[in-house]
Amino acid sequence: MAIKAKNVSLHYRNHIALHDVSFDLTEKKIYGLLGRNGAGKTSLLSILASFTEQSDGSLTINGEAPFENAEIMQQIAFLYDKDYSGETDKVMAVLEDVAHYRPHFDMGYAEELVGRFKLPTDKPVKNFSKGMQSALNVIIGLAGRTPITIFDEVYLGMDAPSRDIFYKEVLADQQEHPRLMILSTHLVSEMDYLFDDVLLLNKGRLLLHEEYDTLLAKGASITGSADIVDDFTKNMDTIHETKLGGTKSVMVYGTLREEEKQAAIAKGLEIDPLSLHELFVHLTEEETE
Ligand SMILES: Nc1ncnc2c1ncn2[C@@H]1O[C@H](COP(=O)(O)OP(=O)(O)OP(=O)(O)O)[C@@H](O)[C@H]1O
Repeated sequence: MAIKAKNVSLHYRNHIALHDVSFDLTEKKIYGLLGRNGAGKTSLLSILASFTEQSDGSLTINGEAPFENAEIMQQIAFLYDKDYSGETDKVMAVLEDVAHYRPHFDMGYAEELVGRFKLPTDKPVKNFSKGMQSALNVIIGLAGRTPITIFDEVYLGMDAPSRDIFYKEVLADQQEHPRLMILSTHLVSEMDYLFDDVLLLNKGRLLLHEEYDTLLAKGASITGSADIVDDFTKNMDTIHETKLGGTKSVMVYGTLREEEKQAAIAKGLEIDPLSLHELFVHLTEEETE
C-alpha cells in the first residue's frame, strides 16, 4: 500500500481547507494525524477515502486516483462519526452486512469485540448511546482488517474505559494483522503511545511528518536562570516560554546536539524532553496567544 499526496489543495466555496499538502505513507504502521479543530483532518481523510476530490494537486493510492475508483475503495475503510439514527437493525445484522463487502472481515473477532464493549445485541443500533455507536464503528474498522484503515476521531462519546479497550485492541490487532492505519485525533496525550509516525496539520497546511521518536527528540525544554536561558536559546527556534521570578523555562524545537546539551548542563541549566502534547499545543499556537 502506498499513499502519495503531492501539493494537494482543497477549496470549499469560500474557504481553503487544505493548502499544498504533500506526504508519502508507504508502510504498514500507525500514522497519527493531529490538528486543532478545523485544521483540515476530515477534509484530507475524505479525499483519501475517495469521498471528496481535491481541487488541486495529486493523490494516489497504489498509483491510482482514489476518487470514484471502486477497486481502490475496496482497499480502504473510513470510520467516522456516522449517523445511525435510521439504523433499525441490531448490531450483529449490521456487522453481517459489513462482512459481505469486506473480504478480510473476521466475524469471530467482531463478536468478541461486541462482548468486550458490552454492546446490547437485542436492540436496534439507532437506540444505542453515542459511545456505543462509536464502539460499533471501532469494531467495523478493526474486524474489517482492511489494508488501509482510517479512524477519524472515532472515539466520540466513548467513555475512558471504552477508549482504553479501543487503544489496546488497535495495538494488539495491528501486531497480528499489520495494515496501514491512520488515526486522527486531538486527544494527543491519551493516544501518543500508539503512533509510529506523526503528521501535524495546521490551518490546512502540513506542518510536519516525522517518526514519533524523531519528532520527540527534536523538542526540549530548557530551564534555569532567565539571563542564562535567554543567552543559550537566542539562536534556537523557541515555541514557548514561561517565567517565574528569575527562573525561565523555554521550549525549543530543532535537534539539540549532544555538545549543546553538555554546555547547557555545565551552565547549570536543566534540559527536559517535551511530550507530543506539548509539541502539538505549542507548534500550533496562534502568534498572538
Ligand atoms: N462542506 C464544507 N463547506 C465549507 N467549508 C467546509 C466544509 N467542510 C469543512 N469546511 C471547513 O474546512 C475547514 C477544515 O475542516 P475539517 O472538518 O477538515 O477540519 P478538522 O481538522 O477535521 O476539524 P475537527 O477537529 O474540528 O473535526 C474548516 O474551517 C471547516 O469549516
